[in-house]
Amino acid sequence: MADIITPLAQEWPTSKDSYDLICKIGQGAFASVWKARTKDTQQECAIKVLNLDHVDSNLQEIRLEVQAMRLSSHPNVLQCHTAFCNASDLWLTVQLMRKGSSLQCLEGARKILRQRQQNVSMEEHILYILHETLLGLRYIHDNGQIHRDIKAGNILLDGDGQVRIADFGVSGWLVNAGSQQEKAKTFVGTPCWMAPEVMEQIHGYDYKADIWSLGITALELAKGFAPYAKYPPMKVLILTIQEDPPSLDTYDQETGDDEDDDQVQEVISKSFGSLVDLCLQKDPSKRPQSVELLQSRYLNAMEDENHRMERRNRLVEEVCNLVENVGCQDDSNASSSSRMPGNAPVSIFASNLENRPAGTTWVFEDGSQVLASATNNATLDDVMNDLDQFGLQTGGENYTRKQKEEEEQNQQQQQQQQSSGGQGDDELDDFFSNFEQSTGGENFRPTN
Ligand SMILES: Nc1ncnc2c1ncn2[C@@H]1O[C@H](COP(=O)(O)OP(=O)(O)OP(=O)(O)O)[C@@H](O)[C@H]1O
Repeated sequence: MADIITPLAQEWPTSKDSYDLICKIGQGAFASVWKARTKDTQQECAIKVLNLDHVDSNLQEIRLEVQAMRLSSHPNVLQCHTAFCNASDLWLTVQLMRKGSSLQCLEGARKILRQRQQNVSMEEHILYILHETLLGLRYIHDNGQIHRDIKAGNILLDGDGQVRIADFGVSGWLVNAGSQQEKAKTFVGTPCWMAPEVMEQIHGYDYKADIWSLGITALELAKGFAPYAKYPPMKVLILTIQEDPPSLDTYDQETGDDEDDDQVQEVISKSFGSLVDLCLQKDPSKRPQSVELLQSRYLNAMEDENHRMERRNRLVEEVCNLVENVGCQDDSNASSSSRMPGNAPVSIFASNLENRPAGTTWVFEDGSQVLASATNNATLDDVMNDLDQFGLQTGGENYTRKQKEEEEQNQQQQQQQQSSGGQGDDELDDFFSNFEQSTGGENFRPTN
């Protein structure tokens, strides 16, 4: 067992035996999250357990980053208390956010309000959450960093309405996992929130990628799931790169039906749609910076401290107080059957499938497949059928039938472009072909 950081003034233990793990409160693709308490001082915290097989940074790099995370201090960025290794796992001790993720909390409140037959718009609450997230993002960007994994699952709420961005730094340890490790070559990431320039990997990307992800997160909070969440990851990549940016309208087009059961039916203002559109511009240079968004007409009212506090209190009363604290609910995440982290790899088991938000990443027990979840309540069979269907439809090429038709039309344009020296589609083809190879186990069906 190795301590990987030097303790600072506030001591947090760096051995697993010093913590009581109370219950499991979350499961990501590469980690499980536990509500915990220190044995000696009874201080509550959350512990994120990452399997080191999925970590592509050496411990020295992680040590430095964790130290930076501990030193970084902003009211809207989750504080990391300490980190240490336990067998093949990396344990990160972080602040416990009692209402869990913003998505989880809003969806919980919506469910309760529906049961009470109350129709309350969540728009103002979402705006407050976005405002606080932008304050955290401004801090991260001002320090020359990119978060890389902004999504509602990583925006956490506390019972007093505090909003904090989680996983700052962590995604960077996982992001290159495919490049060195044979078993991790199926890594895909979380495509629904990824900016087109991150997917294309042609010209690189910068902090504006987080602004795109924030726009997707705004839609996710408003509608209950990210746009394209119901599609397999390769289709999400193609749609994000080739189509106009997603918007509130995308949801109606996806379902072809305004009365989709999974979809939140709330009136959302045009201004909200405009804010989303600002973030979801395909050209990153046109996207505003976090500071510009904070000054936008729609959000700048919260620059006034009194107004901001008023919004925060309303979030507490109308949302946070409705839902139970994490670890108290009678859900299967918190069940006693949740396996305590030990030496075995952390991975997603069939029993965890229904608890993953739509559009997030799946890792199967053999480590061989990663794909986006189809719906909030997908079963293992649903997910596997989805994968099979996708394979059948695409025949290894990753194009759907509709896109095949579009492709035929595009081919004509391409021929014209090629005769005039155009290179754009060739680059895209190269990208897809590289992507298929690097995601071998998932979308790439070798022909021989
Ligand atoms: N500090 C915390 N306090 C309370 N709940 C937390 C905390 N950290 C994580 N969670 C809960 O655990 C869930 C899973 O977190 P985790 O960061 O492992 O995965 P993720 O980011 O949602 O998914 P992915 O692995 O696909 O990126 C979160 O969505 C949230 O509900």
